[in-house]
Amino acid sequence: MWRVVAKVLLRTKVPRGRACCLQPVHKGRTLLAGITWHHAAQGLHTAWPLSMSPGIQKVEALDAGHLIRVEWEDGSESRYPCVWLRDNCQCPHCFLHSARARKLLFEDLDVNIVVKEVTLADRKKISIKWPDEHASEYEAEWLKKRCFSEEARAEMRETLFLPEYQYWGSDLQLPKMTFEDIMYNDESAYRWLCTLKKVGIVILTGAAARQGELIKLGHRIGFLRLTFYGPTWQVQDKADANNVAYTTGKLCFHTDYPVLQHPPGVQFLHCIKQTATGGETEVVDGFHACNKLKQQNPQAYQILSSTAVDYTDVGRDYCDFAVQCKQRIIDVDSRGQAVRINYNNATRDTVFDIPAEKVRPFYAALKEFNDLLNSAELKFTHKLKPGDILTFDNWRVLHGRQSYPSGSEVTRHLEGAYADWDVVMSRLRLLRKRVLKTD
Ligand SMILES: C[N+](C)(C)CCCC(=O)O
Ligand SMILES: O=C(O)CCC(=O)C(=O)O
Ligand SMILES: [Fe+2]
Ligand SMILES: [Zn+2]
Repeated sequence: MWRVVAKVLLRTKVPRGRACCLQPVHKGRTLLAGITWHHAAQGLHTAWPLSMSPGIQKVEALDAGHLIRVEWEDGSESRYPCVWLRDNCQCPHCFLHSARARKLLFEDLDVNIVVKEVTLADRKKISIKWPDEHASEYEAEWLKKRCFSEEARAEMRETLFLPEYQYWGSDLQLPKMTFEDIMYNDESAYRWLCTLKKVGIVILTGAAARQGELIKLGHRIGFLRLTFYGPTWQVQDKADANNVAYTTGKLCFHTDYPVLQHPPGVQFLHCIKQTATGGETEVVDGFHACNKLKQQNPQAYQILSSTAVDYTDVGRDYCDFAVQCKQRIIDVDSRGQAVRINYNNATRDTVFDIPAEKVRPFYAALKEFNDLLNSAELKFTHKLKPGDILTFDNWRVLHGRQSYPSGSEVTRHLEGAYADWDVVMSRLRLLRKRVLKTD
């Protein structure tokens, strides 16, 4: 049902003179062969669409007034700790609605609070009287979304963060969309960002073969991430290059900028000029490779996910810089799942702050990982054409480039830029709200 709504809405969003970028929704979907982007929106769809959220059948206090139990019309139930309810009182005294933020000070919260009285109004909201006579009201729909059950929390997590990955190898069907579509069509832009999050890579085609397109892309999402290499940066063979990327040499698989404490989450590479021979782009799904490494060689995985590697970058570009950082090559979450790869062999420091006896095992582990990245089963090769913009998850996807002949002329030119995942995910959520007309 929402697809129809989105289609109607999107026609109202396209500026005049851009009618050519309108494509039927089903056509757009086939562009991403095998990529079920709309699944990313599934977390929004509960059994109860917002307008039909179930009413409340019964409400009662349990656990000596420390807990509220809500029974829904469909027979299910939710339990809300009273300390959380008091903390989240939505009255203007406790909550600043213009900022959608809590005004209540933690100092003023009694963490042992119990309810004095709870009542149900019209099946649509509950009212609570607290021991100090403060009164709070909570709407059914608001409560339902914040249910503490495992399933409800998993659904909210899914909606907010789209944590599901689609892993790939050399069989990748590189998701492709046109630059114009994602620039002027909200549904396309939403689809682009969902796929970027889920698959980790999308190629945008049909941009102009000149500098400046990434600035426009930055405006589309919000803003770009400035680094020492400038707001955008030019990848081409340069005299006295301040980075190995600015030569004609081969770049082995790397993530950009592990020397920064918070490496850029998303990278854009816009091909402006492409050399006739060489210069092919290689990409690999780093999280997929990590899963394989963990299976294949748990000890190597353990070493790479625990050893702090020194990185260094010293030079001058946007301004002068002397950056140093320690990063684990594989950053993992509490469950041991890789969440960020920090690996650039070029900027790995000669200084290596670990005991001598740990050095050789570290190199052996890194060799295993590097071999996996380069395995025919995992790596995907693609030669960019002028007008292509490769957009990818720089925390997940490692990229490289084949060497190309050097000469007196510039035969190859890419413009690059970074964005932070916070900014990209923020735009994704806003587009979703607009496209699907949901909250
Ligand atoms: C492409 N460039 C020069 C902006 C950054 C390269 C990545 C790095 O040095 O980690
Ligand atoms: O030249 C390329 O294709 C990639 C360059 C690169 O990896 C970089 O600029 O960080
Ligand atoms: Fe790079
Ligand atoms: Zn209040």
